[in-house]
This record gives sequence, structure tokens and C-alpha cells, in this order.
Amino acid sequence: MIMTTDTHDFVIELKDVTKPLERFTLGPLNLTLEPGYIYALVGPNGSGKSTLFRMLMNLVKPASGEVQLIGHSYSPDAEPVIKRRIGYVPELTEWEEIAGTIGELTAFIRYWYPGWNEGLYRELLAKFQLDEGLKLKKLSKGMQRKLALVYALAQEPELLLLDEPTAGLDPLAWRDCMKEISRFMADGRRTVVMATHILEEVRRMADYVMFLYEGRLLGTFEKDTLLEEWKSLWVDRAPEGAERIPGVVHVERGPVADRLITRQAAQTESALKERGVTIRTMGALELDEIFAYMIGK
Ligand SMILES: Nc1ncnc2c1ncn2[C@@H]1O[C@H](COP(=O)(O)OP(=O)(O)OP(=O)(O)O)[C@@H](O)[C@H]1O
Repeated sequence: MIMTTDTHDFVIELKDVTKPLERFTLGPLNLTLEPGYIYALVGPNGSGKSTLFRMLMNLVKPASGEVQLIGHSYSPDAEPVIKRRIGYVPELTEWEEIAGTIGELTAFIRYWYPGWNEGLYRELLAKFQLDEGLKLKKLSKGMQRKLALVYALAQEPELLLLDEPTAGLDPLAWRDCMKEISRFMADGRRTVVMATHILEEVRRMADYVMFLYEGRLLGTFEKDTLLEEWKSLWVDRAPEGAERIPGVVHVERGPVADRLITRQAAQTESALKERGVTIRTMGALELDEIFAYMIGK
């Protein structure tokens, strides 16, 4: 029998997980995510984000390796236990294929989730201006996104897997969505993993950023540390061999001034000082720039 009151150190644990895809192999992925944080999964189109989510939901089987969620590997016994504790917003809901109304779909979903919070469901439905009488076939893309999030939240899961949850939402709905994800996190023990292309979302919400590039995870980075450590430095003239100064990942020499990109601002700063180089200005990098330098583009 599978207990639901177990304790586990990691909400998600992947060991050497691989899955051959069309253009590359996803993995080997090694990942341990502690509960209590928001993790943003960032990567270009086709880098494997949705496939990773689908693997976490056991909708795609890994070719090798081990996937554990909330302390369990998928087995026929464990699957319903795991699934009842995860809220999943897939990239595509495809509800336009289903005849029926929101209310009818809700009746089906509610049945599967013992933790279903009817009060929260009704509150969120009203907040997102969705009505139970609406026909699923008639829902816009944005309405489908909102409804998927309502369902995921009303299940009161401990882990939310959100695959581009706000793609196509209008600014007001986007703001409500951010608020609801923050509210979900309020008790401090829940976890969100969120794939997104919206950097503002990462900046506002994420505790950690995971970069995925052509199936490889470049790491799980604390967002604040990442933004503090990666800097752009302008100097009058970069010294010879500036490329080898601790932290420096890129040097651009210009006619008037040179620009250094560092992943360890403090170390680079003191190394430049030692060489008698004055830093004119130091600026932050955006997450997309950091990602581009990480992959060498
Ligand atoms: N089950 C599968 N078997 C083989 N290849 C697959 C499978 N599912 C997806 N792929 C391929 O894997 C690659 C990654 O797709 P995926 O949808 O995971 O990327 P993504 O990072 O979510 O992209 P986007 O940002 O565009 O949503 C694509 O080339 C896709 O065609």
C-alpha cells in the first residue's frame, strides 16, 4: 500500500533520465528539486521543456533513468497517488475537441481529486470570468489557459507543473494568474515548476531558473545570485589576456571602450583592480543575455 503522508527531501528527483527526440536526445537529466520554491524552466522552442513535463506526468516514458515525484517512482499503484498531488497545466488542452460545458468537465475532474476545493474553484472561475455554462468548443485559447489553471489550483496539489501557463493571456488575466500562483505558494511547502518564454514572469516569480538547451539542463541557478553575479563591465581598454581573467566569459573590444561580460562580478572586479584597470560602468544582464552567453551565442 502507498502512504500519502510520507516525507521526502525532493519533490522531483531525476537520475540519468534520457529520451531520444527527433533532433537530439533529451538528457541525461539529473535534477533534485526541493519543495517550497518556484522553479522557472527556460529554453528556446523545441529544447524539450514540454517533453520533460510530459515525462514528469508519465505521459512520455523515459528511455532510461529514474523519475521520482514526491518520493515515488511511477508504478501502477503509485501513479494515482502521485497524480492526485500534482496540478498540471499542459501546453495544449485541446478541449475544443470535447462536446459539453465547463460544468460538465468540472464534474468529471472533481471526481478524481479528493483534495478538490469547491470554494476555491468557484472563486477562481469568477475571477477569471469563466462561466460553468460555457461550451468547451467555444473557449478561446486564453480562456482554455485560465480554465486549466483554475483546475490545477482547485485540486490543492503540493506540486504545480505549468507548461507556459500564461501564453496568450491578456495583461489583466496575466496579473491575476501571477497573483494566484503567489497565493498558492503562501504556505511555504508547495512547489511550482513553470516553463515560460516570458522573462517578466521569471523575474517576478522564480526563486530558481533552470536553463534547458537542446535537451541538456545547463543547471539550476538561484535567480538573485544569477542576476548579481552576471554583469557587463565597461572599461577604457581591456588588458591583454582579459579573456582569462576570473569570471570573464566574453570580451568585446570597441573603438572607444571595451566591454567585458563576467559570470563572477566580484572576482572580475578585483582582478581588474589588481591590473590597474578602472571600471567605467557596471550593468546588470537580462536573463536571456545570460542564457545566450551560457550557450556561447
Ligand atoms: N514523444 C516524442 N518522441 C520523439 N520526439 C518528440 C516527442 N515529443 C516531442 N518530440 C520532439 O522533441 C523536441 C522538443 O519538443 P518540446 O515540445 O518538448 O519542446 P519545448 O521546449 O516545449 O518547445 P516550445 O518552447 O516550442 O513549446 C521537438 O523537436 C519535438 O518534435
